[in-house]
Amino acid sequence: MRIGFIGGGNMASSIIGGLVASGMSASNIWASDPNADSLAKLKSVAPVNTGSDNLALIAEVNVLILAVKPQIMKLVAQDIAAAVQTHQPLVISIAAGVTSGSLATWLGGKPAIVRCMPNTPALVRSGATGLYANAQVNDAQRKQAATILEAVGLALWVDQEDQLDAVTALSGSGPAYFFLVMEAMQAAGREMGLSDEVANQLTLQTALGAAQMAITSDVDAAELRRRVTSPKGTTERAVNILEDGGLRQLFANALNGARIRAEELAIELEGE
Ligand SMILES: NC(=O)C1=CN([C@@H]2O[C@H](COP(=O)(O)OP(=O)(O)OC[C@H]3O[C@@H](n4cnc5c(N)ncnc54)[C@H](OP(=O)(O)O)[C@@H]3O)[C@@H](O)[C@H]2O)C=CC1
Ligand SMILES: O=C(O)[C@@H]1CCC=N1
Repeated sequence: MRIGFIGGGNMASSIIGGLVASGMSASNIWASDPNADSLAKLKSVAPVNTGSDNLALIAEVNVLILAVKPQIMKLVAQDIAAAVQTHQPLVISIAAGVTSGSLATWLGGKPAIVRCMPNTPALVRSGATGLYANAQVNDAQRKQAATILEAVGLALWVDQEDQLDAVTALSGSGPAYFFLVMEAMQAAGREMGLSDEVANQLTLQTALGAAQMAITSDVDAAELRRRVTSPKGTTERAVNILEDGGLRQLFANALNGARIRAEELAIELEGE
């Protein structure tokens, strides 16, 4: 596979880092971006081919990953439309809220599009991605898309495209929720008198340990939580405070807000 990224920012950098760590040669990866700083940062992740000419990149690749912000996707897609129609790469879009229908209209012709929603832990090959294929995508192309995203973590297909908005809310944005919880726990540790280093390291190791345990255990998260919670003990006091503060509802509201924002983006971008 020869993979090209249009847009070489945070998410492209995460996926490229993971792909190279999985054994893919950097010489088979291209990235195009007008921002010299982004390209320099990308080069520090892996010695991929870089440039600022999106059309030149399309001539080199058979898989094209669109990794620009949703708000400029229409402009970018219309600029590359003729080249995509000529070279017929598999197009993979990672943009939040850009439907495969909008993208197909902007690209013209009948492009094979996999729309997916990855997340930044792809960088350390612990990403989580939801994928959806339009009707033009053939079996070999589905395998290509899955191979790329599986190289950087978990990749799951969804049957209906609108489920990607829920995927965006859950796992696309999800790392930020865990980082926020880490920040809050680190701050609380410091307020209780721990040094920065001790508060930070204990928080991170606890997050890692809890995630690894939850992934490898044959019981669910609720049971693992109960096993930490001794009757009348310290965890019970803390968990009760979190429950009384409405943590579950807060998460439900937050994820729903993110999902609604993804839907709004689709409507805003279709209307442009
Ligand atoms: N960040 C995340 O956690 C996730 C992001 N996504 C999606 O990934 C996409 C990219 O997000 P992210 O990486 O965070 O954004 P970034 O802003 O970090 O990266 C986008 C890059 O595209 C560049 N760019 C702008 N115009 C063009 C152009 N015409 N041709 C090529 N490149 C261009 C930007 O340059 P400049 O800075 O100069 O504008 C920037 O370097 C978004 O659509 C987002 O929805 C999906 C999952 C997770
Ligand atoms: O915040 C965003 O819109 C993007 C999509 C998912 C993660 N970052």
